[in-house]
Amino acid sequence: MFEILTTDQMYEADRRTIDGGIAGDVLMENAGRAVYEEIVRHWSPRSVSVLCGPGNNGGDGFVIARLLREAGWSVRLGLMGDVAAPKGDAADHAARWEGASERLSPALVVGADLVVDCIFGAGLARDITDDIAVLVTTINSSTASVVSVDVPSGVDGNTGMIRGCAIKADLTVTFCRAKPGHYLLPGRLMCGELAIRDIGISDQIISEIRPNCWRNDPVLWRAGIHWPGLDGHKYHRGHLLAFGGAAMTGATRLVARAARRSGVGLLTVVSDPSVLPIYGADSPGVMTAPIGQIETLLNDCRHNAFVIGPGYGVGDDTRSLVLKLLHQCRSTVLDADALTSFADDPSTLCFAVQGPTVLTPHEGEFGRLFPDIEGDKLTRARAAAKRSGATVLIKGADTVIAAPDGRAAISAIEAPWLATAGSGDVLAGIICGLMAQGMEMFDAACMGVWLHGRCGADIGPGLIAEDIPDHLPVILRELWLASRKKA
Ligand SMILES: NC(=O)C1=CN([C@@H]2O[C@H](COP(=O)(O)OP(=O)(O)OC[C@H]3O[C@@H](n4cnc5c(N)ncnc54)[C@H](O)[C@@H]3O)[C@@H](O)[C@H]2O)[C@@H](O)CC1
Ligand SMILES: [K+]
Repeated sequence: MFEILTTDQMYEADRRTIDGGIAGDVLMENAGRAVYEEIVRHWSPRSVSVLCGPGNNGGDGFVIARLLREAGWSVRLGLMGDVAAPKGDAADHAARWEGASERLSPALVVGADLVVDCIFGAGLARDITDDIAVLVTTINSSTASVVSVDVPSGVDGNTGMIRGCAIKADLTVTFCRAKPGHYLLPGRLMCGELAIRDIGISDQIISEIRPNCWRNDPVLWRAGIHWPGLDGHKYHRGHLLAFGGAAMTGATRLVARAARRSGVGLLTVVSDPSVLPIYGADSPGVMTAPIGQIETLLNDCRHNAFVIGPGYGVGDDTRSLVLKLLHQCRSTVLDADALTSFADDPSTLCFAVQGPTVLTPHEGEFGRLFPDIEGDKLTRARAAAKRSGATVLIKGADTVIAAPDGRAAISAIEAPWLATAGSGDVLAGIICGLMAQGMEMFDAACMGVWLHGRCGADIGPGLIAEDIPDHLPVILRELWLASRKKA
């Protein structure tokens, strides 16, 4: 259930299921029944208005209205266009509706305790305007609870973008698998609670259409975790070099603590000699080395992972050092100033990426590096990963991680507490720590985002970045115990 399907993939899954012998009107009945079950699970009987659009999303509405009416609810049904408008499966279910049909209008919202939004689903093809826009505004300003079927009308299922305006739902019931727009902002903000319901499409069909986007969940990457064995040696767990800035030393201290908490064997902070004592005094387990020894450090292959950027400073020196590190083809995480240092010349950075590399920009940094890449976050992360050859992670409440081969994951953890200074530095440290332990770059980026999110959700209000690394053992233990149970 962690796959995320585009609307085209969903149509394809429907088509294959219908070809396999389940009729389209049965799928629609299943879809409508799933929404009905969610409604009666959430609300006791009350006055409900079911608002039906001209396509199959509206068809689902006829099923929902019928089932609610049979269960004794007081149901009004509004239809866009005339009663002869529904086609195909929707027409079949419209014919089974024995109640009255009204013209779709704001009058249907007056007096309703619950509104069921079946206006547009996957077929939203253009912006919502005119009368329907007025209806959307009326719904959003009413006190009625709102259930959206498949997606809140006005939300683009593929991108999460709002087309003109969109309904703000309390509950969205979608079918088979989630769509990108359920997790990408601003769509996610319109969905309310998300229920993903089976309507009879088999897992086999989903695997045949080869989805390459997932909700970021341990199922995706847990097999790639390198837990230490009984005979584990610290050098089996990597030796990470964290490059510390001369002015903002807090950033790399957070990076270092996070990387060490992620399980890395050894960690050395490399910096200007003037600030080495600051890094050294921070924690007794941290080693330090002056930047003047860089060649010697790089000649030692045991130094298998590098993280640079947080608090490092923007400029030519940073750029040269990043290029030198990338030339080693070892695991590398580039964040913050390491990215911004290439704002004038991003192609040099892309060209230099050879080994396993993760770029962790926030939106501003992404825009500086890839100013010509436009679209929703998923599309942009994928395009940047393809261009650079790196795994690209665009941070935010809807963090997207994309690999150069097109695989992508979207974070669905709700942890607004992570929006605080230093939180991104911690994330870079965790990801690099996992890569130093041998994890593949896309897996490490996904796992890092998940660990970071879980820490944020667990710690909650009052979180400061310093809390996150020290909470990692709690979450890692959960994963570790789960891995032992499986074995
Ligand atoms: N067999 C299937 O394909 C199934 C489909 N299901 C439902 O069918 C939905 C998709 O159905 P459709 O492809 O018919 O698409 P929709 O029902 O989402 O909408 C398509 C219709 O809306 C019109 N339209 C699009 N944007 C508009 C706008 N901004 N203003 C005015 N009119 C606009 C289109 O011209 C078309 O008539 C899914 O979201 C889901 O709810 C479910 O019943 C499960 C089975
Ligand atoms: K809808």
